[in-house]
Amino acid sequence: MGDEEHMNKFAAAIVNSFELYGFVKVINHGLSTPKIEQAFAWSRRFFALPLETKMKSKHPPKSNPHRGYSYVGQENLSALTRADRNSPRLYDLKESWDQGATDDLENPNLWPEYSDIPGFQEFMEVFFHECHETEVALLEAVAMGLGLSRNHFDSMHTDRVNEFRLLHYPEVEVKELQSGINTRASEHTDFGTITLLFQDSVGGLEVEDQSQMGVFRPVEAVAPIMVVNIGDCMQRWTNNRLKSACHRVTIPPRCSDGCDVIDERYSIAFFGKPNRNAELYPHPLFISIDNPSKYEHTTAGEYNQTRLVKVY
Ligand SMILES: O=C(O)CCC(=O)C(=O)O
Ligand SMILES: [Fe+2]
Repeated sequence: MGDEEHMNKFAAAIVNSFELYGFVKVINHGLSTPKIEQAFAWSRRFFALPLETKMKSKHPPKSNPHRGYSYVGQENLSALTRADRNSPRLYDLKESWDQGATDDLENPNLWPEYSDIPGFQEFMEVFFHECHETEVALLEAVAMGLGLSRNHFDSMHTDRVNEFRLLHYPEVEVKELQSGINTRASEHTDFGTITLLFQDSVGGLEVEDQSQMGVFRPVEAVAPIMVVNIGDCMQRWTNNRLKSACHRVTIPPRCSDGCDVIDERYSIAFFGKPNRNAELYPHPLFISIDNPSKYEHTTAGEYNQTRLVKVY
């Protein structure tokens, strides 16, 4: 099969998977297995630091800049869906580290002190760039699969507004997650274009079935397999042809019948995001008399801010 034919098949397959399942599992994505293992090792080292050391690069109490260390319970993801449903808050038992591009002067990174974790910043800066390259390559496939020109999304992703997140879910008793008060990550959609996610072998990630809304299905894919899901901006550009699937992290399937304690869990998410000035209005290809635009004009920067202020 020629390169072009191969690429067309891949493009059609991933768009089909996004439509059916709301996410896709990707292998041979260009990020090497040793690199991903190193990223998990850095994550373990970072979260193993004493709390007071992590708190030296603490995420501000409000949403901006969305950078640095968030302690367990600081972020309220459940505000995204629960506020609309008048339900009480669900607490996410997770801690996280957020990072953006080094040259993003609007949102400077909050690095730990070098002597606390030497080499962390250097590794993370390089890995951020590598994930961005992978994101752009995947967006070319998504564009082709949708019938747009291959480089359609390129110019909207030049500023690398992406966010990179290390996540750690401490060991927890199953009954805590059954309490209705706590979870690992409340159901939510991601705000950006696409998200690249790596998870360890503990499991617990679930995505809403696109043909049975309200039904969540486990996504069993252990790194180096990459899970990719659609974000809200892509949903808007495609006027809902590709949906930003709701997902959450909860009790892993193998624990539902019997274990008392769920192991700690690590995951790494790279949120690919459009340039802040990118217009999110649906592309004409996805609008017709029978299918008018479901969205108003807004920019990616404004949209991101409306979501972020809810969770911090
Ligand atoms: O930890 C995971 O597997 C998912 C995390 C997630 O969905 C998020 O941070 O947006
Ligand atoms: Fe997410």
